[in-house]
Amino acid sequence: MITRVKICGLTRPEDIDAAVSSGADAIGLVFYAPSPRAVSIAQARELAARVPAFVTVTGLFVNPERKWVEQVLEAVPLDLLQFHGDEPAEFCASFGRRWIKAVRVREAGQIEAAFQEYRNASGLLVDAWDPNRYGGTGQSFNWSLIPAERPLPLILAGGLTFANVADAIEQVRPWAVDVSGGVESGKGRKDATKLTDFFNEVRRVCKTD
Ligand SMILES: O=C(O)c1ccccc1NCC(=O)[C@H](O)[C@H](O)COP(=O)(O)O
Repeated sequence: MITRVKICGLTRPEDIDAAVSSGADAIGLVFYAPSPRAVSIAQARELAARVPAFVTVTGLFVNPERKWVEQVLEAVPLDLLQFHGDEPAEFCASFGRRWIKAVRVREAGQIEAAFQEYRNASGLLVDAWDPNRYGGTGQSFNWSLIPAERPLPLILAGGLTFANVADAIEQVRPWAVDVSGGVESGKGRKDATKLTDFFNEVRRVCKTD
């Protein structure tokens, strides 16, 4: 089985090029000001313009004002919205775009409940819970909390690196993996060697399936 790969938190044109040439299926731009990986609308336009056909440009938001999402959508050609806070399903669905919802996993039963609540999403992203941060924590979580029954495509995030992504794919069998800190040399600065190592691991484990 093929596992798709989303690289999140890109801020530099050269990192878009490196992610795309490594084989990224999707890239993520962070529209959440407190994040060290946040981009401005002007930056996002420049970054999105480098992304070729068949690579999904994802815009990530955390509990945004409706106006902010609309402003971004007017200016940046996003293919997919990613809501990473506590947004209700009706809000996520109200922009007329495809969207995914992130769940920060803390306890048993949470993912099953989210599959129900966000059933109209294009996927559910499961990430680590942290008391102080909404995402991009570099932490993994207890993958055994992920149910085998999945009504939506499951995207696994949280603390993935070249060293654990093969185990993650073998254990969880996600539709896609999402990585940010594990392919960085500094916040928002992706590292071409780490990207290559990460993709090599994904390909290696997918080939043996
Ligand atoms: O990346 C951020 O700074 C961020 C901030 C607030 C909410 C979400 C954020 N990132 C979301 C992502 O999609 C990350 O790829 C995901 O959380 C995994 O991050 P990491 O553990 O660093 O791989």
